[in-house]
Formats: sequence, C-alpha cells, structure tokens
Amino acid sequence: MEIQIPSLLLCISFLFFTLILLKFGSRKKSNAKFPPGPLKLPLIGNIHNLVGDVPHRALHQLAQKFGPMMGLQLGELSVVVISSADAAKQIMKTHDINFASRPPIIAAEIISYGCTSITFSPHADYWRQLRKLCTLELLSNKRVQSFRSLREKVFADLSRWIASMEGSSINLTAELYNSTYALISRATLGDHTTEHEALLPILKEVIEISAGFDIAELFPSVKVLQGVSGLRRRIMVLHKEADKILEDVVRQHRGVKVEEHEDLLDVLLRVEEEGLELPLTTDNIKSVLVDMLGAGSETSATTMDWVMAEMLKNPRVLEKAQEEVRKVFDEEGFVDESRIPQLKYMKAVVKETLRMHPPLPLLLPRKCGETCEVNGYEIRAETKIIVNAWAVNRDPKCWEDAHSFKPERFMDNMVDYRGNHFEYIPFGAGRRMCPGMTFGLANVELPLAMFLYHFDWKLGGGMKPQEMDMADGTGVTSRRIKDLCVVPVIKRPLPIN
Ligand code: HEM
Repeated sequence: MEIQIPSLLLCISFLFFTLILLKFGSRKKSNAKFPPGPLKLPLIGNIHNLVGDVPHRALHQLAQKFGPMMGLQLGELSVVVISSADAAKQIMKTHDINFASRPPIIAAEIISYGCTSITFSPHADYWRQLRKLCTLELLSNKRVQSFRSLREKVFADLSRWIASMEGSSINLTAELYNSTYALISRATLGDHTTEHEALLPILKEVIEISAGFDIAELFPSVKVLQGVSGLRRRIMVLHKEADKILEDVVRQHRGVKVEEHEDLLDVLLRVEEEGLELPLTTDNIKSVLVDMLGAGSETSATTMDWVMAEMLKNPRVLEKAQEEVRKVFDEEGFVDESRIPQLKYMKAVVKETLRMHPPLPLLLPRKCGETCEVNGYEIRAETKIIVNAWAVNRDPKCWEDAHSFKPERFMDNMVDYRGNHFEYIPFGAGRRMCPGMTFGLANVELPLAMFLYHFDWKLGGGMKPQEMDMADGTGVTSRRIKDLCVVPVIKRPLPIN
C-alpha cells in the first residue's frame, strides 16, 4: 500500500499535537505544588533534618516552621508529614481509601510473611477478610470479655509479687512488659506450652529496629546498603527464630478440639476449617499471630508504663485516682472488671496519657494510592504518608496548655478514642484504625485499678517527682528511655485467692 505524504504529515502533526496536549494537560494537573519543606541536600534529601532527636519530635519541630502538611525527601523516599487535626482528617477520612495501604518496609515484609499480616497487607480483599475476622471473632467485645479471668489472674499474680516486694525498689517497667506479654501470648497461643516465652525478646528487637528510618529503608533500590546496615540479615535471623516457635505452636494446636475458652490460634484454625472465601495458609495464620503478639503487647505495656510514670510525676493526680478507685472497690475489698466503668477519673488519666504519649507516635505509615490533591497540595502516587499523632495530640490550637498532663480536661469532654475526633488519634482513624482498641484498653485499665487500689507508690532511690526523666526513645513504639523504679507500700491487702 502506498503511503500518502499528506496523510503521513497529518499523522505526525496529530501525534505532535496530542503530545503537546498531554504535556499541557499533565502540567495543568500538577499546578498544585508539593507540600513545603526544608531545603533538600543532594542524595540524602532531608535525612540530616532528622538527626539529633527522636523522629516524632524532630518532625514536630520542622512542622512548626513548614506547616501541618510538610514535604520531605528521605533518601529515595518522597514523604509527606501530617501534623494537624485538619490535615489528618483529610488523609484518614476524606481521602481515606486512597491512603489505605502501607508503603513497603523491608523489616515488615520479612516479619509479616511477605506482607500477609493484618497490619501490612495491602488494602484489598484479603485485608478486608482479616479485618472482618477481627471484628467478628478475634477482637470482638465478646472475645475480649472471654479473656477476663485470664487478665484478672495475670495481673493479680503481678500485684501479689509486687506486694511481696513491699518496701524495696522494683523495676516496674520490666514487670509490666513481662506480664502484658504473658497475657497477650496466652490469649493468642494458649498456655499448653511455654515455648512462646522465647518470642518476647525477638519481638522486642523487631519493634526496636523496624521504625522505617534505617538507611537501608531510605534507599530501597541500593541493595548493597541492606548488607552494610545489616538490617535485612538481622530481621531474617529474628524471623527464622520466631517462625520456628510459631510453626511448633500451630502444629501442636492442630487437631485439638476446643469446646470453650478458645485462644486466638484456636479461633484461626476453626475458621480456617469452616472455610473462608480466601483460604488461609499456615503462613497467613502465623502472620496474624505476629500481629496479635506484636501489636498487642508492646502498645498496652508502653501505655501502662507512661500512665504510672505520669502519675508519679504528678502526685496530685495519683492521689485523686487512688481515692476514686478505693471508694469504688472498698466494699468488695478487691478489684474486678465489673466496676471499672465507674472509674471516670482513672479513665481520664488513661486518655490523657494516650494524648501525650501515644505508643505509636507516628501511627503506622500509609502510602498514596493515586496522585491526588489535598488542601491545595499535590501528593503523588507512592508517596509515604506519616501522620504525626504525637504532634496532632499536642496541637495548641486544639488543646489548652497542650504539653501539661491534665486528666481533668477529659472529665466533661466528648472526645473519644474512636477516630471521629481528629485532634485525638492514639489509635489512628479510618479504615486502618486499630482493631484492638477494646482489648488494649482492658489490658491497661485492670492492672491500673489494681495498682491504685492496693498500693501507695514512691519513686526508687529517693528520687523526687520533678527529677524524673520523661524522655522517650526511638522505635515504632515510643517507650520511656528510663525504666520506672518504684517502691510499693501496701494500702489494701491482696485477697489470698
Ligand atoms: C493501648 C493499646 C493500643 C494502641 C494505642 C494501639 C494503636 C494502634 C495504632 C495507632 C495503629 C495504626 C492505626 C493507623 O494506621 O491509623 C494500630 C494498628 C493495629 N493494631 Fe493497635 N493499638 C493498641 C492495642 C492493640 C491490640 C491489643 C491489638 C491486638 C491484639 C492491636 C492490633 C492492631 C492491628 C492488627 C493493627 C493494624 C490494623 C490495620 O493495618 O488494618 N492493637 N494500633
């Protein structure tokens, strides 16, 4: 067929015109600018801006200057940091669906069996199935209630041990972490074996090293850095150790018929047998177990540790909370869960602690699905989104005297945990919000009521409240750097049984 010169010219002109249109069109789209941020250095971008302080504080400092939607370049990663209630609402409500997946994180991918856990699986049908399972089975109110006697036993045992140490200085932080982990691991894996005790130090290390700011995480395409930083190698070793233990526990559980008091693994094996739309593999089950153990124990224990630290720093609050708890439980002479709803002030103390010290200060990162415009700024697809809940919860525009510990602010305040009030997001908000909130709060409120009822507390080593170091550390969760060493004094003796 003969090619006609005029039609060839026509085609070329059409192509040229289309290209110009496309270019013009895309330019028009990108009229919105990337959120402002500090000057980027070649190669490293803004990594140097985070040096010298823990990430949530360093990001808060920067946001004071560049605003509540701040753009950063961390190595190869384009990052937007959210630091106000309004901007958080845009991400976690208005555009929630577009920000409902997590960005790739090397550590998370390994430890969660290729991102098949609830926490790290992409926003798709598999994740939806797991979340449904959380709502209906794993973390429902009924399930949390079913662990009541276990919870009462674990924390009564801890209180008895504390009573046996009356007058001496004890490391309360260490005991809180051990007991909370014992509770979560028994609720998750049962108490047929003690093998899972070995999981605690593994999970602790994973949480410490997987905050997402390791050099290997910031330059994911430079594979050699993964070798240099040692992150991948270390996580692989930890994952292998954890997997061996979990594999054994799953094997032991299979085939054991449970009539009542199912642990979470029993539940997973039952629903697997009953048949799910998307069948679960053993690796999927193990990844959900990692979710429960990792997300459940560290967050609850960190909260408890901060509550006790803040009360010891504020003796007025401690006394007021003790007075309330003793008034409610003096009739019975011991603490049980049924009357905890009456402890309005103690609940306000927990709320205020979670405002000032959210255990996940940067929540868990999200990523932008499709390029979109938020508050007049363009966020490109794949951008990593960090919501600085620590900064949002202390925003002086929403909170009077925001850096002071004042539980009274919650006494007649309708702000709750449920992710509807974006100035207060310790459990996150939107689709990815924490599904373990009820369980987590139950694991904090019960031991707290016991500690307040039975004991008076003094700081160890004759330390005065104003001398306490309240610095927080790095890691996904923000633990206090210093362990809490305290001297208990029995005020209400513990019942024998
Ligand atoms: C005081 C206790 C707790 C706090 C403060 C807390 C906080 C959080 C936060 C901030 C997130 C991320 C939300 C987001 O990205 O918007 C989260 C996610 C999650 N939490 Fe919790 N949590 C607590 C207890 C628990 C417990 C006890 C469990 C289960 C045993 C649990 C399981 C999870 C899971 C599975 C996710 C991932 C959800 C998803 O990605 O879809 N959490 N939690």
